[in-house]
Amino acid sequence: MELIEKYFPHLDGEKREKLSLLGQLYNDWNSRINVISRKDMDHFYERHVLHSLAIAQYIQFTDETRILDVGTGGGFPGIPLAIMFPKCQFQLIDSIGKKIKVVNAVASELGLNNVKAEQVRVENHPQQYDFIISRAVTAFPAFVDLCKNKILPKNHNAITNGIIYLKGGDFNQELEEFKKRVSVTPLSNYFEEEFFETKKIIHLSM
Ligand SMILES: C[S@@+](CC[C@H](N)C(=O)[O-])C[C@H]1O[C@@H](n2cnc3c(N)ncnc32)[C@H](O)[C@@H]1O
Repeated sequence: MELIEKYFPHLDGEKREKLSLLGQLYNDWNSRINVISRKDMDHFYERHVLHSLAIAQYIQFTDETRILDVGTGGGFPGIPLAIMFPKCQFQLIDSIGKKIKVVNAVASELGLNNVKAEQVRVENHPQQYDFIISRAVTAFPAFVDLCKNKILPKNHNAITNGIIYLKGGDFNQELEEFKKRVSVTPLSNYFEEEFFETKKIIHLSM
């Protein structure tokens, strides 16, 4: 949790409390239903919480923003962001039911009333949102295809509605076809830990 406070030193009491409860909650749930690898659990606040919160460094969502987390797994990046933006609405979806079970349990134990979670494939989820957020679901072009027609046309935020995707490695080739609408931000702009050296945020305006 010190790592989170290093980069977010002005958290109010409620956010600090909820974020600091995450470690214990995921430890407990992960021992019952495995949603995070053991290796990653050892670096939970860095690799899951802080990585998710890179999106909060990139954009301060305005109140009432509607956000869909596609392929949320155990709730990343959706859960840490729902704590940071309690006045925004978060829908977290995954095709695997046991993951959604963990997300629902964590959201309810934290009293996060801005989170809804559902077991559904994104292809079968017709609602529209201001932003789709995601991490590590599929190659970017395939992901964009899965998300088409799901973005609301009216913008309420400092950046255009669209996809905000967390991705690592070299993916320039994957972005070629979107180059007029895409922006890429290295997470080393925000965080100095080695884990973030190769990680980026992709924002695609839709
Ligand atoms: C590698 S995991 C990433 C989980 C989480 N986003 C994270 O970063 O910890 C990818 C997740 O995407 C889900 N997924 C893959 N294709 C999907 C689809 N078409 N619709 C919904 N979920 C999908 C999988 O079930 C899996 O939980």
